[in-house]
Amino acid sequence: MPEATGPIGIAGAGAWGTALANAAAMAGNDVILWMRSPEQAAELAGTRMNERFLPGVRLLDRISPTADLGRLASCCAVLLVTPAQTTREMAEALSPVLSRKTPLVLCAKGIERTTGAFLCDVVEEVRPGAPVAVLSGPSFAHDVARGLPTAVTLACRDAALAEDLATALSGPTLRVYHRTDVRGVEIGGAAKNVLAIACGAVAGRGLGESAKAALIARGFAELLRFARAYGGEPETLMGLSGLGDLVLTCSSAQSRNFSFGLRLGQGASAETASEGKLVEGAATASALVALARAKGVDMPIAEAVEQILSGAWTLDQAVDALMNRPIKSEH
Ligand SMILES: NC(=O)c1ccc[n+]([C@@H]2O[C@H](COP(=O)([O-])OP(=O)(O)OC[C@H]3O[C@@H](n4cnc5c(N)ncnc54)[C@H](O)[C@@H]3O)[C@@H](O)[C@H]2O)c1
Ligand SMILES: O=P(O)(O)OC[C@H](O)CO
Repeated sequence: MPEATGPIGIAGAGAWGTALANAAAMAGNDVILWMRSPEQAAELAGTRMNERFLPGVRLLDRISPTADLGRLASCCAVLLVTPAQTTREMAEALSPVLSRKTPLVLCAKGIERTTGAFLCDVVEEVRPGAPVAVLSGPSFAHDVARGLPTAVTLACRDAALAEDLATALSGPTLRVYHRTDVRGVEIGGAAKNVLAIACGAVAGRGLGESAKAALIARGFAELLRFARAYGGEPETLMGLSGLGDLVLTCSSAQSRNFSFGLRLGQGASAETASEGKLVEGAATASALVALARAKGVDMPIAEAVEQILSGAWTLDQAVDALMNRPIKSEH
């Protein structure tokens, strides 16, 4: 990395930002953890706990919480860990603070809803020519924060930088693989959230384990088709950031996307099913479906999620639609 001696910066102190701060500290880095609320920063500095977003986890000593964005200027790399739909405003806020050489590592999973832009493209628009990377893969914040073994993928077009960043963030319990296929990695993270909503709905409606397995397999087929159409490499999608994250998110109520779908399946409305939590798949579904349609990619499960969320279909109508499609060859 250009200034390898600086601390790692983390912008966003929600569940994932806090867990990554601990992981980066455990990997031997000093960490500056930025959050927008000065009150929260003071509380984290005093109690060393983030009770609102990651209860029960103690911040390691090498982490300095702050609400001063300017503190990130000294960092050798900054991880952006705020919700996907805030990527543009955060990149714009960080742009005057960071050197053009400082890599920004995107850790959110989604597609910009208002423009249909992939998050890396949003950042490249705001910081043309500055290095951008994506960190994604099967990882619940609580698992990472508790030091449970976890493996993720970091992608950057600059292969050497991808390796340096992966090495800097890897520690005793977090293993970071590296790739250059930025598009494939970001598509895996964004699309699996939409598919996980469908899986949760299947579980909530009591449609059985067989239906859930079918949905994961057919969801993966959609993911692969979409990634191919948008320049992602199939091997990437078969790895941690594609299949790995799809399986995790589709099989655990720890996932907010799965739980949101679960509550939809149990009869909650799209408005109440999030229970105030961040559900990235709900924010990304319409953009994903629009991008798929634009390239003629068949994504019936993602379409069904979008139709349910927009109120056009009930869950039963979605199941009927999926089960009564014309019979076709599997691949
Ligand atoms: N939680 C996980 O297990 C996990 C794992 C991998 C990836 N992710 C991804 O990380 C991203 C963040 O998820 P999270 O779990 O940390 O969410 P979270 O809801 O726990 O935290 C979001 C954080 O962003 C802050 N925030 C919200 N809007 C903001 C804005 N406009 N400007 C600045 N800060 C803002 C909030 O105050 C909060 O600190 C998501 O895209 C998610 O998909 C989460
Ligand atoms: O809680 P979710 O559904 O946002 O999933 C968290 C992570 O993306 C799992 O890898």
